[in-house]
Amino acid sequence: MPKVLVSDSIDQAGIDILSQVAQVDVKTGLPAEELVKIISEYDALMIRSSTRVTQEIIEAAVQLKIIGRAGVGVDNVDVAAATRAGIVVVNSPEGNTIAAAEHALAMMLSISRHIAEANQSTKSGKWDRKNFMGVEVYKKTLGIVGLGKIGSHVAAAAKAMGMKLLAFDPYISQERADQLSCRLVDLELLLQESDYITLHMPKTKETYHMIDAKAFEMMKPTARIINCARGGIIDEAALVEALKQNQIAGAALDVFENEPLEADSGLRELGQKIVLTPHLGASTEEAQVNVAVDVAEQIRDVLLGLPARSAVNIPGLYPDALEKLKPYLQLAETLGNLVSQLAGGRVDFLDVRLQGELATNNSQPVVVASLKGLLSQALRERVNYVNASIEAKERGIHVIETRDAAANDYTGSLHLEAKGSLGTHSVTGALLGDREMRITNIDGFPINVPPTHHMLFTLHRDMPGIIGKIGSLLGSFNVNIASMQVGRKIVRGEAVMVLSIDDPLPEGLLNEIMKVAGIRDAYTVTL
Ligand SMILES: NC(=O)C1=CN([C@@H]2O[C@H](COP(=O)(O)OP(=O)(O)OC[C@H]3O[C@@H](n4cnc5c(N)ncnc54)[C@H](O)[C@@H]3O)[C@@H](O)[C@H]2O)C=CC1
Ligand SMILES: O=C(O)CCC(=O)C(=O)O
Repeated sequence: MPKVLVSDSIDQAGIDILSQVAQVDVKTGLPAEELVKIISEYDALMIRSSTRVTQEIIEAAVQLKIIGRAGVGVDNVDVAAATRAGIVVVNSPEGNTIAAAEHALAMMLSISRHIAEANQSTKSGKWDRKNFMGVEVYKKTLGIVGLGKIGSHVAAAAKAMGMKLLAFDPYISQERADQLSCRLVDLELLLQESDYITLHMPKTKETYHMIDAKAFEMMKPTARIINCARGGIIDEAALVEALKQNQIAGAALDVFENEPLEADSGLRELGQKIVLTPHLGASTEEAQVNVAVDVAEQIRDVLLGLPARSAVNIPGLYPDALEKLKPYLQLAETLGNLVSQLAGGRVDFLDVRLQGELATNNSQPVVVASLKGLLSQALRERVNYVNASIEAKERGIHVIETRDAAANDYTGSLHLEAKGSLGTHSVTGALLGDREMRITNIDGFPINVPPTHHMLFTLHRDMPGIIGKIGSLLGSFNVNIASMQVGRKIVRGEAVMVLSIDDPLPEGLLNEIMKVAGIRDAYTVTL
């Protein structure tokens, strides 16, 4: 039975799903050194935001197939290292959208009406009605940075509260902004005109310290900023200064550059000007069930050999799409493996031509499968759907993808051409009756053979007697021929012979075949 480690607190609904297919160990709060020690036993790791999955942990995780992040942000996972190691990383892109959006709105209202401080004061026995004068959000301008899932929900709710909306998101269309009644502006204008600024983008190289001292200088002295996205997007030292100098009026933060927030952080010293919560954006009962179920289902599926629907490092495929594509994935892997053996040496270019129905469907996984097949000779079981593209890139293989929907010899067919250190070879394959694989062309010669475990290909002059000679030679080495086919373009020109053989060629036999008069080349292939 596979083993799953759950290293952050996850809703029981997720544990129940995992327990159907795996032994589940829940060990929260493990120090990194401890996690490095035990991770080699596990097939899957399920986390929230507390566990940092570093390169060191990934290198120790020799059995790991999947890391499931029960939430959106995967910045606590070294996704590049996981990809290189062939580990799928999945998340729950929508499970906590509403929770995070509602938390941002709650923070906005809280900082406007001093809810947190007033609560503390009242509970301490006071009845202070003078010190907590607030401001309304009605008719104020809200600047939303990052108009994705959470930003959009914030926009809809803020509009209902009578706010005017500005948005900055370099990757969103004008049409989408219009739908959400947001005026799409540049960041500078948003910072200058907003009464409230709420951040809803990922933490990336581009967004790190995007809100720095210069940004605070541009804001109104009455502006309030809310960060329920990621720590590090705001330069915390600059924020402390901006609040101390009354450059802005307030801030509400759920996320911090270092979590847990340091006990002596200057952010804790700003009284009513700031509201702090300990990364609670996703902490609702509903969201925690959503993300736990979403991610546990994906871990279960991957452990059962099925694809994950929200993988962040491989193209996701829904089961119905996969059902249709699966035979093509097998075909692509087989053809990739075949063309790499024909090419014999280093491959520099792989031309992947998707034809017929393959050209119109979501066939990116077919390209990945071709690369997996191509690299399987060099990397064996180390190459998989997760790392095939990155391994190809790191080996300097240029992949050229072309699509020809008009090609109509078969419903769908795949043509691979590999150019490498020893020349160029091509193979084409298709499916017969939707499932049975056929090799339909080798190096431009039309054939029609099913791929088999052991095969022999020859390029020869089309002349009488040559087939008999090869047959006798194989017979004299006790190699049984299961099937044989010849493909040629013109009579007595060049031809290819494709033989399916029951056993691998014995040592030395390929050299003997090469000596037969009329044989130009010969290749033995194991698929
Ligand atoms: N506090 C919490 O507990 C939670 C925090 N989050 C965080 O909220 C953030 C947003 O999540 P979603 O809305 O689900 O993601 P999303 O992917 O739907 O939206 C992110 C948006 O940010 C935009 N964006 C990317 N780079 C940008 C840039 N340089 N400037 C402006 N916009 C940029 C993207 O175009 C996209 O529209 C993520 O960082 C996520 O990790 C999510 C859930 C809970
Ligand atoms: O797991 C959590 O509570 C944090 C959620 C979060 O930050 C996210 O989903 O990006």
